[in-house]
Amino acid sequence: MLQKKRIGFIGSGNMGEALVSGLVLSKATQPENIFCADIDPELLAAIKDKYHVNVTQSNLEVIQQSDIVVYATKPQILGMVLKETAPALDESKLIISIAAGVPLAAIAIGLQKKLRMIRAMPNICAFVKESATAIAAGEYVLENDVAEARAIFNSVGKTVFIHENVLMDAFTGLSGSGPAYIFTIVDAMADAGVKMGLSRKDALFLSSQTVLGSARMLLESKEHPGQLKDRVASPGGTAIAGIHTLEQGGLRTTLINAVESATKRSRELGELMVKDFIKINENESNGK
Ligand SMILES: NC(=O)C1=CN([C@@H]2O[C@H](COP(=O)(O)OP(=O)(O)OC[C@H]3O[C@@H](n4cnc5c(N)ncnc54)[C@H](OP(=O)(O)O)[C@@H]3O)[C@@H](O)[C@H]2O)C=CC1
Ligand SMILES: O=C(O)[C@@H]1CCC=N1
Repeated sequence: MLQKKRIGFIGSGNMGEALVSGLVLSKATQPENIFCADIDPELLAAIKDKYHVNVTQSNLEVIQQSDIVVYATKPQILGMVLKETAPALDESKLIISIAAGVPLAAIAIGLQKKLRMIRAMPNICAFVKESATAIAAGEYVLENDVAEARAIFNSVGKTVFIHENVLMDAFTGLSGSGPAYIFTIVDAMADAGVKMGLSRKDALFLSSQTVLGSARMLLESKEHPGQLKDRVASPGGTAIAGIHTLEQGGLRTTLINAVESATKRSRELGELMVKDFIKINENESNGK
């Protein structure tokens, strides 16, 4: 479905590169159909070297070359980037924003145009084609737009289609930000292994492989995590002793609090960005 589509990235940092990596690895489209813009020429050179895609420091050039434009800059500068790029956009292009917190309605304010827009919240595991991505459609999308957006994100992992207003911030707090929680957990488990006398290399490998194996069992067995936990924890054994300590440390509450904080921060970012986009427009109409 994407073979003939030219896909452009405005911002090619952590998440932009993760998507490029996943798209190239999956062969969903050819590297010559991928266009990356960024302000950092060294980063662009490294991306060209690794993935053999087209790179340029000009956002406008990427938009001109692309059928699908993915906005992958930080939310805090999105208003400025939308203002710069809006003149090059029209209804012939599908626009995808992956900015945390920023509603499509705010992007419409930033662009001052009615365009075909999709909001997506992928995660960094797109690098290895294992993203969990939530996708929501804007008002003016055409029949095929959601299918194309899903094809992009399915090629770098798994997708769910949601209603933006209700749930996107929660997905941002859970699966968009989730890899950061898991990386922290793995780092801490590796520290624990080192404390117990393992080499750092073995400890890190074993904790990473343990997370990978546990995730695969959850997804493949379809058993409830509580049931799987019970299969590890023998009566009077080691795992239940460890779980007791986790519960004493409030692991479950801490993780719930973490997702709640990140969801609230996503909402807060959205509110801040709406104000920012309105201010940029007012300054422009006042000739500032
Ligand atoms: N990181 C993640 O795991 C996830 C991020 N996201 C979203 O993805 C977006 C990007 O995040 P992330 O990749 O982490 O951020 P990064 O800062 O890593 O990437 C953004 C890139 O855009 C570049 N940039 C800055 N200004 C401009 C400009 N005017 N034109 C073009 N490029 C510019 C930055 O350069 P420089 O660094 O030199 O400023 C940087 O290389 C955000 O909106 C974030 O909310 C969504 C899901 C997960
Ligand atoms: O921390 C952030 O704001 C971004 C969005 C989701 C994951 N990382």
